[in-house]
Amino acid sequence: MPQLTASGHDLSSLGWDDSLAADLPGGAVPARVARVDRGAADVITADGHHHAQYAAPLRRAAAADPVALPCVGDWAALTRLPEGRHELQAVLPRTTSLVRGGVGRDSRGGLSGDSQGQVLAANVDVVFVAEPALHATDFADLGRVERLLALAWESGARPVVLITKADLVGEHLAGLLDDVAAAGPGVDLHAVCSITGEGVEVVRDHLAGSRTAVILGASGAGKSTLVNALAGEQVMETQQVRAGDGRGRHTTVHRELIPLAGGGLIIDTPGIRRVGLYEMSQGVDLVFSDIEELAESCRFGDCGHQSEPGCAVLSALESGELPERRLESWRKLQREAAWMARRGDARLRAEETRKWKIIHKSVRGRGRP
Ligand SMILES: Nc1nc2c(ncn2[C@@H]2O[C@H](COP(=O)(O)OP(=O)(O)OP(=O)(O)O)[C@@H](O)[C@H]2O)c(=O)[nH]1
Ligand SMILES: [Zn+2]
Repeated sequence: MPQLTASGHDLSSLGWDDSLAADLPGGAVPARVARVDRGAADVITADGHHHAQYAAPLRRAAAADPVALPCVGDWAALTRLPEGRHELQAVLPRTTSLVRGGVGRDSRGGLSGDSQGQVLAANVDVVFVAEPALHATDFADLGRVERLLALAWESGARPVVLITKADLVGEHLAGLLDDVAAAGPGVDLHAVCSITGEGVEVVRDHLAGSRTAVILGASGAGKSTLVNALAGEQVMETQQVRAGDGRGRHTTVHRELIPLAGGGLIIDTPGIRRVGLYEMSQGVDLVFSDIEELAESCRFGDCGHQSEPGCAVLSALESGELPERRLESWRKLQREAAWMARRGDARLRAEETRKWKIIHKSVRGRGRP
């Protein structure tokens, strides 16, 4: 655990909302989950920090549905046992949850989504998508920003893009910010340099009113360095400056909720190597609202934007208004989201097929002497 500047917190400074009180079982106090580790959690309550095991009802709920497991940012019901130990009885309903799909390999060895979702953080108000201006020798990866923005929108929290390490690109920064802004229409965008402190106060403004933010991004994006800059002290370990390719090495291994002395809370996360989409209702559409808007002007209501006459998307592509990269990225994420949506059905179908195979086999078996 990092050293915290205050040992006790009033509940509202931890992000507590009185409307949650109705879901709190009698005899329990509200506790915010700061970190989860092998079936136990570090929590923060009005009277300080505690380590808590999971009570039997919580373990049963989690066995039935892993999404019921406590995750960082959760509000949970904490009880103190007579012998002094603490237990979490239940997780209170989440106001927002950031969920990623797993990434597995399909039967042909290709990467595919996994229907097991993983809750990365709960009850966050803001999702910071941290993308370095320069990562090794590459400029900011717009595709990664779009992917993380889809997850961020889908969480119900407000997405904000942070271009970190802004000091590394010199006069290219302005052009880079234009490109990133076009990749996230309607999303606040800030350039930050955690070393000089430039832009850090603007980031802090998003946490005013005891809001909770989570920070997502690749390993080496500078997430922990920014968290330390916000905290005004070293609360997270960061990567040592090193020679070589400068790519990340995954210094942060736990997701962790950190209350900031100046107000607000931030969840640092380990670098994301590949993140799959989980079930999307609006996430992808919101990231590509510019294309969705164009599509409304297509001649045909069901235009596939492939070669149809009067396609507004293709003409924007031709005029250069819409970059080809972005159209491809939209198609890719849409395919992935559609695949995730069908995935549940596909599992059911697989069950059905298996059942019929068994029935056929037994029918055939009976027919033989
Ligand atoms: N030039 C420059 N370097 C930075 C800046 N912010 C962070 N760095 C450096 O980038 C490297 C990675 O920073 P971290 O904060 O450890 O990155 P991280 O995203 O937390 O990485 P993981 O914990 O592996 O996910 C460190 O060597 C930092 O010193 C910045 O604004 N400018
Ligand atoms: Zn079209």
